[in-house]
Amino acid sequence: MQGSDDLSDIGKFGGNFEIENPVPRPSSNDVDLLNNKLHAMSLKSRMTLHPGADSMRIIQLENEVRQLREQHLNLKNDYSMVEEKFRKQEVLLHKLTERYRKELMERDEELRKVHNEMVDLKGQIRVAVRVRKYEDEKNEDICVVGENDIKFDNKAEYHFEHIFNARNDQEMVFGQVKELILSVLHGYNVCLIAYGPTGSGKTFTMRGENNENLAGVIPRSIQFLLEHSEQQLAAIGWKFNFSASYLEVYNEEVFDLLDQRKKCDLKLNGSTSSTNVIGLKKVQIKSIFDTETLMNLADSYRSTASTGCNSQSSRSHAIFQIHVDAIHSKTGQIAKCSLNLVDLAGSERVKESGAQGERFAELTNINQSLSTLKRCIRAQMNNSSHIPFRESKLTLLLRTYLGKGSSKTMFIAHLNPNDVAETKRTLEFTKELRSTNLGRAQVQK
Ligand SMILES: Nc1ncnc2c1ncn2[C@@H]1O[C@H](COP(=O)(O)OP(=O)(O)OP(=O)(O)O)[C@@H](O)[C@H]1O
Repeated sequence: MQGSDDLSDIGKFGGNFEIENPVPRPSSNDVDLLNNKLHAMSLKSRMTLHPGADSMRIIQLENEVRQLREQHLNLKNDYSMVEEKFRKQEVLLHKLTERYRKELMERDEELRKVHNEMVDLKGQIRVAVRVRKYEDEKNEDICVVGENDIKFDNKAEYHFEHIFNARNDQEMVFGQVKELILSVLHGYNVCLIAYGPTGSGKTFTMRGENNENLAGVIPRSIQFLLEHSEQQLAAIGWKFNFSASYLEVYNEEVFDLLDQRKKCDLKLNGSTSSTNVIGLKKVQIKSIFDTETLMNLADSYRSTASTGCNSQSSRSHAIFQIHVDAIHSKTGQIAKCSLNLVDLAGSERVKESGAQGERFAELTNINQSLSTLKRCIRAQMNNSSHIPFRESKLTLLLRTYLGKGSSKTMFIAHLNPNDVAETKRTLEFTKELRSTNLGRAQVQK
């Protein structure tokens, strides 16, 4: 039969074999059964060959499993105990942290009150004086510098909150102003103004040099604010954001020193009596290194020129502003205020300076704006109903800090005793400053 796999067909078709009773071919099931049987037999024979070794191994394994189970149970109990202890410690830590935070907040509140009362001086404009080194020692008789008083030409005496003599370095100057600067972290506007004749050291005090020892008030203030906010106030829930802007007033125009000296317009904000500088760039400050970059950038744009009195004289008024935005993470209390560090251009007599052309125009603008500043201060001193803030860009920008109740303001008058006439004029102006009362500053929100 074609296609059949029946083995009986082989003989019929010419094969050599005659198979009378052919063995039936086993099916695949039969093969599997056989294999299993063989495997069982082999196992049995092996068991019969090594009965002791396998039963020992089983007993040993059972013991090991029992021990592991006990260890597992013990570890589980230990873990529960440690977890319970950890939870209790965590609750205790939380309670202690809260108590510590509360104490810190109460202490901070008290310190703020004492500190602000101390630096408030009943709202008067504070005045400190920094005296440059004498080049001509004979002049020392004209201007005698004591601890808080200056005696001039053996006639007039002037009294100040603080006098920095020629031996006092940058660190000492900052040490005296930092208490006032701290108020900005408590929500007050603060303004520090360097005033004085050309070459008397205003830029040296405010900006200083790119050297740790000679760094001025601007870089030191930023470092102080960053460190104090992180080390003292973050622990009690305050979060701060600092940004900076830097502008100059040159020939009655305002320029952005952080934005390629872009010209900016001013807009008066009637409701808050403040002045907005339209489009002024604000740069976030996260570390002291950001400041150094900013200062160098601004230096490259600031208007300076060589004059008869100073080879690197600032021909503009520069205002560096640090804007502070603070929020308390628990109470939601907010504070929005600013620190203003002002480096005025130096006063100089046109006749003595010999200025001509461009220098003459600059000097005329500088002297006019400084004269408006003096008139505003005098008007405040006399409680006048009209203060001529609008008469110069400088006073428009500073009106918030020269106006009543909105800022803690300090002047650092600079003296160059080698210039007797200018020293006398500066000392006379400081007398007026000292008798000007701006009223107690208010916290800004
Ligand atoms: N206390 C000081 N110690 C060392 N150097 C000083 C001191 N004060 C000023 N100088 C140096 O005197 C020079 C003139 O100072 P600075 O430019 O600060 O004067 P200024 O008052 O800003 O002048 P201007 O109004 O013309 O810009 C600079 O070279 C400065 O480094």
